[in-house]
Amino acid sequence: MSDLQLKDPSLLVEAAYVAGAWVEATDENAINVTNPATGAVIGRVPNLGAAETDAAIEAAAEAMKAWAQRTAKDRAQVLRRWHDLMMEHQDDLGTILTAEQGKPLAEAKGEIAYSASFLEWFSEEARRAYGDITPGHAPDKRLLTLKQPIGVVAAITPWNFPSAMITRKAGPAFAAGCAMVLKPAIQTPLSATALALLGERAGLPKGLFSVVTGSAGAIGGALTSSKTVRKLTFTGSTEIGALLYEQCAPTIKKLGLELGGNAPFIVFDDADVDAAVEGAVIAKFRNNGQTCVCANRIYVQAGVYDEFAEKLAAKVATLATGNGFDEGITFGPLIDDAAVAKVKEHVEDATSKGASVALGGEAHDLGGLFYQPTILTDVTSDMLVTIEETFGPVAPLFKFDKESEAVEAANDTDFGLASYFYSRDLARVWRVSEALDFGMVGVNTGLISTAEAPFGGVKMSGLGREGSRYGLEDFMETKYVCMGGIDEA
Ligand SMILES: NC(=O)c1ccc[n+]([C@@H]2O[C@H](COP(=O)([O-])OP(=O)(O)OC[C@H]3O[C@@H](n4cnc5c(N)ncnc54)[C@H](O)[C@@H]3O)[C@@H](O)[C@H]2O)c1
Ligand SMILES: O=C[C@H](O)CS(=O)(=O)O
Repeated sequence: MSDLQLKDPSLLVEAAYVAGAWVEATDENAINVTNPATGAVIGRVPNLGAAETDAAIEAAAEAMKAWAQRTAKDRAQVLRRWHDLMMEHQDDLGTILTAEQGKPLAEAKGEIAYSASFLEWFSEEARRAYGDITPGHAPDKRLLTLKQPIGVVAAITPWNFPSAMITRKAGPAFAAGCAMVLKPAIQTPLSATALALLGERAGLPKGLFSVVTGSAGAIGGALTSSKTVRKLTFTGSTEIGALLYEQCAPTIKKLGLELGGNAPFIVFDDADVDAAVEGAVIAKFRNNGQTCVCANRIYVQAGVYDEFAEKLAAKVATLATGNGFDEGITFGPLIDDAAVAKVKEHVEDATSKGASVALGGEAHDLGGLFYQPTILTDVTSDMLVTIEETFGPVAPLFKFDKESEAVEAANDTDFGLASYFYSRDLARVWRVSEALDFGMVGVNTGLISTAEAPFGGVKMSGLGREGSRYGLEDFMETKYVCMGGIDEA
């Protein structure tokens, strides 16, 4: 159906992957996948539900028995092969990702490398799930601590990073010896099915990994109510995360929640303003503002406010909006009409309450899901852009005088995922890094995400960490073995 120019057309998999079998869409149950830049249908997947999810869970439990018994080195080699296949097919995977999500092709290929890096990282971490032998409390006792895979894992992922949000979970899950049943976002399922195909080619045993496409409520209900599923790992909005948290309570699942954000970006008088502008462009406008760690509020100290605002507007004005497959495009479309409506609402609310438009401020001339990159000045704390996650290309600038004022404003949110600030005062860097109530702090940088670091938030931004040496722990249980009777007969 699709006219995507792929070197390996088999990577466009218009099918779900359930219990080791490919389940193609029929005309009766097909869900079309559309390109947000053009509205064109690029493929379709089946609308599956609870029955297929239950079959996937059962197959996962069975496949995990042998997988968990394989050596960590053996599991690591499969993950490494999966990484290598992703990088071998980086161009095609990037093309599929741009077609279904909209981000510019270079950015999509960058996500594929980022996504593959989690498989590489956890292929190495797999062999370091160390236990302990603790000096006993009695002569005849030896105290052992074992790390074992938690069991069948359910994963639910968002549309904004259709590949990386999957491998950030699949990497540690399979490294630990678990099995996984994934429900990808229905807007971007083809990145997920391509990943499953490459996982199968890399040697993941049939049934260990399923990708169930279709009804979020039905699939989610089956995943959260199953006693066989021992962990739910979810990336998405705080609203849905809270719902799933509640649904998991009756079966006492371990939870990993990567939720919404409202990141502050603070520029102090002592900052390198040019570096801060560069960092703000990345932190605010990456993926057209559709990342959970995007700068949502930009606080600039009075001494550099005008310089920063002018330089930011001048820089953003040089960047182009359009179809992610076209040359020289920095900003793609938003994902859907609701996203455009939210951006419009935030801009109109801000200007109605006194904000000024320094750049953009309207739907793009291209129409459809395109919106002008926008910079607002004279923003105040009563505006929606301060309180809610905009999830679009809107940079609201706030002016402040004192350090304490900026930190207090930055922390005045229910969210606590990412935060950023620019300063060249070492004492201030320590004070502000410690005072910001967020899971992650970027100091003099607007790009912090990497497989080596613990990614996650506090407050209503979620639970747990993904990536880093901490990420494997979230997919393991700690077992205590008390060895007795060791004293001499
Ligand atoms: N913290 C992070 O790492 C991170 C990363 C990316 C996105 N996000 C957040 O995700 C949001 C945007 O992504 P989104 O629009 O896809 O979020 P979303 O919560 O609407 O959807 C996320 C996933 O949940 C599924 N879902 C929706 N309702 C469900 C239900 N009742 N039962 C089961 N599954 C259900 C969706 O189909 C999708 O697969 C933003 O708030 C963003 O901040 C967070
Ligand atoms: O949307 C948030 C993702 O986690 C993107 S990234 O990890 O910051 O690239």
